[in-house]
Amino acid sequence: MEINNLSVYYGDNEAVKQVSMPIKENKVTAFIGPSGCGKSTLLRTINRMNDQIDIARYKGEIMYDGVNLLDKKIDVVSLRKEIGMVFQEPNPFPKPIKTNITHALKFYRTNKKDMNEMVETSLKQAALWEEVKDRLDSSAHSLSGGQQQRLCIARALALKPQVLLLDEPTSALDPISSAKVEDLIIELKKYYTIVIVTHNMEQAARISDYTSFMYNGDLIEYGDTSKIFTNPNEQRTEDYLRGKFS
Ligand SMILES: Nc1ncnc2c1ncn2[C@@H]1O[C@H](COP(=O)(O)OP(=O)(O)OP(=O)(O)O)[C@@H](O)[C@H]1O
Repeated sequence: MEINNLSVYYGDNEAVKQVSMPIKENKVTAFIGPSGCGKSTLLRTINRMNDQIDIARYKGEIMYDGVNLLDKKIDVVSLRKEIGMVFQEPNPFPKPIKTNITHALKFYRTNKKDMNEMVETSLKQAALWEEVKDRLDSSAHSLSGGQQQRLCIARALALKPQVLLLDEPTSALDPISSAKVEDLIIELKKYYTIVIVTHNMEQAARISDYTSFMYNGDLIEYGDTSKIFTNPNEQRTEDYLRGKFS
């Protein structure tokens, strides 16, 4: 995926300013930067979540498999199947664990046998199967926060996406649950391209291959995570990583 000269506006506010960067296949790319710098806006633009906001508009392009995802003719429902998203707060449906997976599949599949298989496969991929296999009919809300977040990841994986967008997926979780989700992300990148917004610098350093540092809507620096964290090109990146501002 290539983001080319992308600007995103909310009314007159240019929240993302002419950003260009690649999103590399089967790698984890982290968006970091202080609050309000445009990380979530950039992430949400990739699967057109910002279409739901009346005052949001875009300029530039996001090329994916030769198609501009910002083209008005794109079917956003199909796009979101290809490019799934998981949010900060775990948000499973108030339904049984199993239904959380099958609900989305109903829109795309007809075969019920396949559905049971997909429930198991998705929950296994999300490293949740062993914990829930005997209680698939229990409410998703009976799960812990960390389990709920892994269920949301399983729900997104059930649609067989190619790309997974994660918006601060561990910020509402305790350290043990966060560690499980981090391990899961490292495992999932074998099969998926992952983009994560995180405020947690240690997390970005641990799990991402590439890092984008944003400040005030600008992409200040993009590169290998190891380079960004040890020897960034830009003073602002270094100052941010050293905690000189937040
Ligand atoms: N729905 C919206 N309507 C209007 N302005 C918005 C909306 N969402 C975000 N913005 C503005 O866009 C800018 C970037 O916000 P965004 O949420 O993308 O930043 P962020 O880096 O993800 O912040 P945080 O780390 O606090 O989540 C901010 O000035 C914010 O006020």
